[in-house]
Amino acid sequence: MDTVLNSSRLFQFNKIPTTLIFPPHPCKISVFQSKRVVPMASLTASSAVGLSETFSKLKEQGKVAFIPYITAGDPDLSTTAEALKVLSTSGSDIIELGVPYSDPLADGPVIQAAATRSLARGTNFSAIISMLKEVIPELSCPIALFSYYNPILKRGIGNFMLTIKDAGVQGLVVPDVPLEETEILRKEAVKHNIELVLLTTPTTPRDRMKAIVEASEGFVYLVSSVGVTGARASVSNKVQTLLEEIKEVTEKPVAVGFGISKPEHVKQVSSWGADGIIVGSAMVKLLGEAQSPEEGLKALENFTKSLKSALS
Ligand SMILES: O=P(O)(O)OC[C@@H](O)[C@@H](O)c1c[nH]c2ccccc12
Repeated sequence: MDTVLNSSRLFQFNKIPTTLIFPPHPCKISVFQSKRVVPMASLTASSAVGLSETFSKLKEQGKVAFIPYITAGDPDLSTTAEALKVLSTSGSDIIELGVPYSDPLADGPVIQAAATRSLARGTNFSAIISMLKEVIPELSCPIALFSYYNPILKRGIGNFMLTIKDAGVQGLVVPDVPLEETEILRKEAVKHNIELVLLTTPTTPRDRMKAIVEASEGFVYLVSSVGVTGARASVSNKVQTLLEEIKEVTEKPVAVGFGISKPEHVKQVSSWGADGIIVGSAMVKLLGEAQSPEEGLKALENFTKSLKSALS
């Protein structure tokens, strides 16, 4: 499982443009937003702001985006709701929220275990959406939903986009769709004003990287290393070169993820010119291994603050 990104099973990640779908376009206010049953007064300024716009604002201030990832429903959905609030108030700029899936082929042991726990507790897509409808109006940063492709296809792509937009989600990351197959997904994302974030990896050939960068909305997700998600001892120096190569071909913001788990990593990757830093497994581990949800939330808060302060 350690080399998933290199295996034939995950060949999409290398040979075919990996598509991490996060956010598509900067915040054009859609008709769906006007339908949200949320009193305008309770909407914070940022909760309706998209991913690209978030990056533009941070850039004006010379700041790098901090983007934590957590899995929905681990240990339960009410803790996820609290965790989203904690992440938002502790300085997150965008939150990546994972929809648990039974065959998470790009995930390492920590996120796989979180998905398993979540599914075992009966977490399902409708319950995640209901939770998000309640919580998003209270957040000061946008949500990018992370989902494997199968759960999206199962619901119908248009219907899925409509549902997440209506809940207030701004972006989408889909790790297992080859670029060539993202056309419908991108069309529906644009239609519903969802920013679809695509991924490029260290083994993506240059031409393919260019095509991915071109098609990605919200930001470009640079996967720092080959393999599956999970904390690593250090971040490869190659990331610096990869960032330079991407920046030669685009002005879009680039966020780096995979293996980042310490303030030193965060500092190093931002000094290489990343516009955003994504931290997943280390966050998920804190919540999943805590003795109680309260302790998990406290640990999440302290960890977020320590990583965030490494960026300033
Ligand atoms: O867990 P890490 O190594 O910190 O990596 C970020 C990551 O968790 C998040 O973006 C993610 C979770 N599952 C994924 C699958 C593919 C790509 C990215 C992801």
